[in-house]
Amino acid sequence: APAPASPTHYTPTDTILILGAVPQEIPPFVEAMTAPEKKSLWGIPYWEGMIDDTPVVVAITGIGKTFTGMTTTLFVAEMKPRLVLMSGTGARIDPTLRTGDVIVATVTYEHDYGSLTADGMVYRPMNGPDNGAEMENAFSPPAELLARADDAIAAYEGPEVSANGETYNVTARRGVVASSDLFGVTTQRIETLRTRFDVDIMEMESAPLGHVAVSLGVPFLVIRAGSNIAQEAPNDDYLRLGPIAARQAAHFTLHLLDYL
Ligand SMILES: C[C@H]1O[C@@H](n2cnc3c(N)ncnc32)[C@H](O)[C@@H]1O
Repeated sequence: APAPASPTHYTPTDTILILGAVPQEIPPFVEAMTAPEKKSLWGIPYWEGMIDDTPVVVAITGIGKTFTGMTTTLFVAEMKPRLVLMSGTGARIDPTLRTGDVIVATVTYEHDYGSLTADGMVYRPMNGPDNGAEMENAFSPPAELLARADDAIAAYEGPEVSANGETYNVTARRGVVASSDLFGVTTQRIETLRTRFDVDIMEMESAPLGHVAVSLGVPFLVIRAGSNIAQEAPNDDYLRLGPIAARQAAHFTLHLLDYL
């Protein structure tokens, strides 16, 4: 289901809430702010200020579903943003994506909700807090915001990046993002992500953000740049390529702000 184009349960402020998952995903936003003020909410640090004419709040969710659900809900309830953006990195499932190439998610899936059998995952709808009501495991931004993202994509001149022995200009396009609390995954799961969900990028926070946003009626967009190729043990490749991806995701997101 898509999130609504404007918030369902509150009158929005002009603020855009920008979330990263880990510290390296947010410095470009804080650096783009005029006179950022560092504050804290329930012990979670955040930065408040303006990027051009847009009031923004920037915060780090922490890694994974629980931290993302917690931080997103807390900041949405407190700041009443008109929109939530999530900028970050993810493992490349589509092998034609290069490090730093940007995906704007048209849909996000939680790929670890269901039963793990000897034959792989068996997926089912999710049961929500309203008397167990079923919810489809597919969380999309509103079409209106995806249309603005298309305009930003069309006008984007991707910076030059050197990674994995190549130098190239990064690209941005629409795509599919799947999340779970798994950092590394087996080749069997990577195949499931390709064949069942047509996934471009796999990471750990975007579907949880989508899940919160669709459930609570909050407009959102997800921006993810590819880091390493998806694998069982991403540690070294993630450490090497994650910083490049984090910077490219933020660079596109700052460009996108002009269209929102
Ligand atoms: C480790 C942090 O970066 C993202 N991320 C970046 N690369 C990967 C990968 N290879 N596998 C899973 N998550 C990844 C996650 O979303 C998390 O926030």
